[in-house]
Amino acid sequence: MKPDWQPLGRLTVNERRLLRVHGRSVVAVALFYSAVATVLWKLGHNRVDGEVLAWALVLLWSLMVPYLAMIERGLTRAWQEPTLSFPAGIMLAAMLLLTAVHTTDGRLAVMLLYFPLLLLLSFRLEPRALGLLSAVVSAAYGLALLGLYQHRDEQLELASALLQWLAFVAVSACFTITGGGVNALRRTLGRHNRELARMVRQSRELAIRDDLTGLFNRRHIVEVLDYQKSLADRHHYPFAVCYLDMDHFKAINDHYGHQWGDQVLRAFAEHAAALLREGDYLARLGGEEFLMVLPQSNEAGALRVVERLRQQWANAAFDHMGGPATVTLSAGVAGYQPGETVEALLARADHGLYLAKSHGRNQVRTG
Ligand SMILES: Nc1nc2c(ncn2[C@@H]2O[C@H](COP(=O)(O)OP(=O)(O)OP(=O)(O)O)[C@@H](O)[C@H]2O)c(=O)[nH]1
Repeated sequence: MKPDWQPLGRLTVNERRLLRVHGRSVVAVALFYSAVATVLWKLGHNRVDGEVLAWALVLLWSLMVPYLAMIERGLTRAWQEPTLSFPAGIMLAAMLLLTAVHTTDGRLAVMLLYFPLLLLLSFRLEPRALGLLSAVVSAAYGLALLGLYQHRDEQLELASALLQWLAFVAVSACFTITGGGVNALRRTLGRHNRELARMVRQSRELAIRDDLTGLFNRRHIVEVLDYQKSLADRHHYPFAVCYLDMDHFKAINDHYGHQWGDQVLRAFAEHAAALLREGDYLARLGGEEFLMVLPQSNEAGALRVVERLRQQWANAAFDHMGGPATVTLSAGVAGYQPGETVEALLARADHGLYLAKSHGRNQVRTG
């Protein structure tokens, strides 16, 4: 198993993917509108001049293409509303109105396209912005119908115009209220999911850490080892392990007290963590025993790193903390040999530690 935050991907939404889906949906509405407008014009229901319609479509797509490109490349991600839903909504609604005003039959059918657009935008727009968009479009549609009625260039009765407008406003209000609710629910769920992800991360962090030193614990380092072995077997790259053990820690504990011993263990954790490379792992197995995993290191490289750590630790002074002048450590290093089991690798490192201890301590040996 890969030792990372696998389950969190399912708790947190992929904002970039959502942004793309939204952008493509807006463009799909634009495409649908273009098709409807062209068909109405071909059938002769749309009284708009062919040239005007062509220019309107050119204008629409000269905005839609860069819009889609920006969304796909994530260029708007840092913006306050990265989907640009409000201007996109105004733009598409204006196109629908233009077509509807110039349509003899099926005006309401054209304006019906506005509702899926509204529902789509409700996923991104705050209820206030959604309400504003609906109010602007409803007012514009009302004015357009009034204009048509006053010009009397078609048989539009006042009652029928009023009814059309009221139907539009009523459906629009329903969609706006429902959409606002959906939006609020989406935001609440998003907030809860982020909180849940934070808590899972926090409890996982607690589960893989050693209380005293904050280093990884035994369980996690075993996961790391299994993962490193699988990577090494697949990609043929080296890694090494190292057992580290404080020398004569019992005597130190007995002499200076258990609490002082704890302080030394914490100091060692800080000391070693500062020396290790970013990808290296260090765990406290228990007591005064530690295990290090060094990815991308062969045995010789690991020996150098651990020898440097041993020397620096042996030179660290403790008398100012009311302890002995120095505390030394012994270490056993083993580089992974392709195909061997994790147990065999650890046994070799353990043997190295045994050799270091039995040859006088304060030294690093290979197994
Ligand atoms: N302060 C402190 N001491 C611990 C902790 N866990 C284990 N120890 C002590 O570490 C000591 C380990 O002693 P031993 O295993 O005999 O090893 P050692 O005295 O270091 O001797 P060598 O390893 O042979 O050099 C014991 O006295 C344990 O009580 C801990 O969390 N804090």
